[in-house]
Amino acid sequence: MDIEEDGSCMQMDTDDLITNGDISESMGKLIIDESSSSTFKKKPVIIFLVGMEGSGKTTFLRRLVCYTQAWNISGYVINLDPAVTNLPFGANIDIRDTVRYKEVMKQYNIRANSAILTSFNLFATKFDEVISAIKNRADQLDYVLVDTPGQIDIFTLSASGAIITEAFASTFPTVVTYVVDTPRSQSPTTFINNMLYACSILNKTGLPLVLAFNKTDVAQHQFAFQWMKDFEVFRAALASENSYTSNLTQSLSLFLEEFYKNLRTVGVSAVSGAGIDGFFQTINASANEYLEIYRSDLDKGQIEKPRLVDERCKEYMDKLRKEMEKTKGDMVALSTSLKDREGNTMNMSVKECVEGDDDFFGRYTDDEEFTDGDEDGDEDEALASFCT
Ligand SMILES: Nc1nc2c(ncn2[C@@H]2O[C@H](COP(=O)(O)OP(=O)(O)OP(=O)(O)O)[C@@H](O)[C@H]2O)c(=O)[nH]1
Repeated sequence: MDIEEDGSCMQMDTDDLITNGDISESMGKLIIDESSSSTFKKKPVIIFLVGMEGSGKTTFLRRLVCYTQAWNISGYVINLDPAVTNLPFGANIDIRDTVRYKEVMKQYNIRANSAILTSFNLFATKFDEVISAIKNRADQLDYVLVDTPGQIDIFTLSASGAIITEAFASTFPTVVTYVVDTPRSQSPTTFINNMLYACSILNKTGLPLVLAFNKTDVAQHQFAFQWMKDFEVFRAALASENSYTSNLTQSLSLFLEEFYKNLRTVGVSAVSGAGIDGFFQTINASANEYLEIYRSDLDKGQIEKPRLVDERCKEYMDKLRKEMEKTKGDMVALSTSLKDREGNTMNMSVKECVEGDDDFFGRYTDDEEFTDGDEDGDEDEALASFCT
């Protein structure tokens, strides 16, 4: 089935081009007014998975999906990575149903990373629809699991990443999980690079942060806990690395001591399933922290209400426009059709959040051919075998 002829949800269509004005309108919808505190929901808990490329975010998310299914916990899955070719779980909302980054690349003759960023920006302009879809189901959901782009900066440093994070954080308890590749982090320099990233995310979002040391089936994580607890142990490990940046790494570790003190950490294996119970306990504790600290500060006005502040929103819009101009994507657009996936983690109605004309549902496979939803059966089988 050819998506271009079919006219289905993922098609890039010049009739659907949106202008900056349209973006503003869409962004305007994201502005939560003074009465918004009444729209705040205590559940579901939003779990953002971020981390370096290859740290295992997608595999970990799949493990979490298996866990929620096994324990009858109601989860909802969102994929925000426009470039992922093969998603090993069914996403209820998938950015790829809204925008094809390869089309953006072709149409605007831009490189892959720019196209991914542009696609992400475009999706952010429609994020109010995602928030509404989840709000409508809030009573039935416990967790929303969000996979983010492999290129960590696209999510953590872009204006759209901030828009998406804040849209969630002003409506639901929200926790960021930074997934660490434990075997790789056995190198003190790689470890510190990860900690710096995690620290900057904490600094930027102000949200509770959980460090999930993944791949513990390959390397246990206790060394990392030791390094965070005792600088001398870290220094000894660094001495054996003999790196020309070791003085800097050493200073950075000292600098991070305060950050380590306020962190929640857990060791997990996305492959074996080890540590997942502990992970959810940590998430629940972090969600309570969100309610006790972040939310109450927000309500008391001690921290800036993200979308109550016109200026801040305007600043985002300007940044977003600049990014889109840079990537020549300021006039790109798409027909959105955020679709729930029937028969996946939730048996929800597709209709409510579909802005489209039919029940058509499709997927890009590895070879970029569009297929209909018939592979769901296979996916369920694969999921079942993975979950054992
Ligand atoms: N041994 C082991 N391998 C894992 C684990 N989690 C992920 N992997 C492997 O690590 C590789 C990367 O995993 P992904 O889930 O694709 O990582 P990602 O962070 O989503 O990757 P990007 O989307 O590129 O950022 C794959 O080969 C996985 O099979 C784990 O817990 N143990």
